[in-house]
Amino acid sequence: MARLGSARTHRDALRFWTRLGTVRLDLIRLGRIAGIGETPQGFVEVDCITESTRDLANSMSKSPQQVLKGKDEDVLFNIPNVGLDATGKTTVTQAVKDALNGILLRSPPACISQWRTVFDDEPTPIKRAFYAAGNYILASEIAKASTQAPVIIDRYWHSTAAYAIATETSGKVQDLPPAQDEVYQWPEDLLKPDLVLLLTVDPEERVRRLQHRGLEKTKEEAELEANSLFRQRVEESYKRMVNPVCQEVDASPSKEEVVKTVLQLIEKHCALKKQLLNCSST
Ligand SMILES: Nc1ncnc2c1ncn2[C@@H]1O[C@H](COP(=O)(O)OP(=O)(O)O)[C@@H](O)[C@H]1O
Ligand SMILES: Nc1ccn([C@@H]2O[C@H](COP(=O)(O)OP(=O)(O)O)[C@@H](O)[C@H]2O)c(=O)n1
Repeated sequence: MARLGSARTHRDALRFWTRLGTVRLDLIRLGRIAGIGETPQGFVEVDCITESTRDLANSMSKSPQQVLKGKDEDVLFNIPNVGLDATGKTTVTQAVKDALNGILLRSPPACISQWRTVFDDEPTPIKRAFYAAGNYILASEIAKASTQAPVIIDRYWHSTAAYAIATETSGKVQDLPPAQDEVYQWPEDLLKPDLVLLLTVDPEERVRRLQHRGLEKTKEEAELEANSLFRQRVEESYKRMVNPVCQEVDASPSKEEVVKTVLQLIEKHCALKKQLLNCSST
């Protein structure tokens, strides 16, 4: 098993921090930082985390796509929205959830979000591990929720990976790992989404929305604003993600129009999925 700090090369480090199959080890370390106790089994002693990590521990030896998949694949699906800050992810996620009578989840999941400010101030590798661990906890929440209704998600692994890649590299998009590099591949041990939507707006509109939103900026949001090369690296990393790819959505039009486009994409995706399922069952 890979361990914290075991990466030998820069590329190894990138792979390590973006894939992170070592979630249990990291949860324990993160638990220590957040001042949370450990159980005798070595899991962090917090109800939701303990439950989720136990589920994950049980399922990690099998394929996560089999273990964590919702029951009724005919109609149910999980769809994360990703993109730069203030592109409209939260707005679209909420509206799509309402339109589909679905369940809204977000990364990092609610049960660990109270430690976010603590980890945002930690060195980058620790901060990344927090978000990566959050994705694995979220996976088990998605698996449960997707037996009940469509699940719409505000950020997931693609976000963690895109920010990690952009932080661990410097310079222009040409300096990113090449398009086919495995850092852009979905981690094998994490529940896959059905459809990932990448919301994009031009930089000026994004700044307008950021100002309009008026929330206090995180360090990373400030970096995003100040450093256009960093912004380009994040967005390009999203575009290079594969298996599943991010389906790009122009989020510049009105909220109503963007939501309509997203719903059409979901409908198209579901029709395709049903067709495939029908084909494979005949
Ligand atoms: N399509 C849109 N047109 C105009 N303003 C928008 C649109 N979508 C979102 N906004 C506004 O932009 C700001 C950022 O949106 P938000 O959903 O919080 O973005 P994110 O979750 O991506 O950070 C909010 O003030 C929101 O009302
Ligand atoms: N799955 C996730 C979710 C968030 N993040 C981090 O969290 C930051 C943005 O989170 P946020 O939810 O406050 O952003 P908005 O979508 O509200 O703009 C990003 O800059 C990432 O550093 C992550 O790395 N992985």
